[in-house]
Amino acid sequence: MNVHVYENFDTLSKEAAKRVEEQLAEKKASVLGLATGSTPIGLYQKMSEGVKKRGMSYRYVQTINLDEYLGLDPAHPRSYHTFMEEHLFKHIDLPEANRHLPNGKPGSVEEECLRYERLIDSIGPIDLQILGLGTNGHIGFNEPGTAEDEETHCVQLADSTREDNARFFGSIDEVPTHAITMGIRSILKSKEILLLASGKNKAEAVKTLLEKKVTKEFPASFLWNHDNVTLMVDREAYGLVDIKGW
Ligand SMILES: N[C@@H]1[C@@H](O)[C@H](O)[C@@H](COP(=O)(O)O)O[C@@H]1O
Repeated sequence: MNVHVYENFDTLSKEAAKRVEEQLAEKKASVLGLATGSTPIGLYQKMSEGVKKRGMSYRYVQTINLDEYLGLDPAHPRSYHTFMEEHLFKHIDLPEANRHLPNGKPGSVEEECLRYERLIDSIGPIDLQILGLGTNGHIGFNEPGTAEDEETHCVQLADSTREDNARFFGSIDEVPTHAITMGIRSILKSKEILLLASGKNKAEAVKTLLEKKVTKEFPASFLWNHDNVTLMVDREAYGLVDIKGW
């Protein structure tokens, strides 16, 4: 795992966008794996600026999102479909048919998970997967206790995750209890992974990750089993790491 530490959220976001744009320069029809949450919002702003100011194009790109809340219609204001539309899709020239997210209101959850994993395999492999980091070490919605060989599946969200995400809803009671998420194995199929972490509230999780102990109790630690991962952190998120140990 490469570790890059940046001054602040803005520089981290800029550098992440630079890597995305390099990827597109190498391959116009790249497959990007996308994440939600506050952390990638800066990256998505820079990607949007790239289209407006630097002539970048996502015309041939395909995107595959990590997860979606179960029970929320795509048009629901708090769905990840809406999040992606607001923060990225409406600002770039990515064709609608090329945007992929799990359906949060499927006829059958099991079939939806199978459909999504088949989609990842047929469009993929993902060239560049963007990940955020949950305070409990989750990636996507792979909560502590998840197995490394899980593909896309339905999960019950940890209480701490629902609390963390309550800020996007009115209250914790409105946060869905379940989600569909790409599994650890689905994520590790990607050719390259960028894990982003920003702010003091991620410092503990970053420290745990860099202890290099691979355990299902801290799902992000499975990233040590992939050979092309870059952790991009800002100073605050890196604040608890023992520099001498690195
Ligand atoms: N499902 C998402 C994750 O993909 C994200 O990485 C995590 C961290 O979010 P934030 O970036 O807001 O801290 O939260 C959510 O639970």
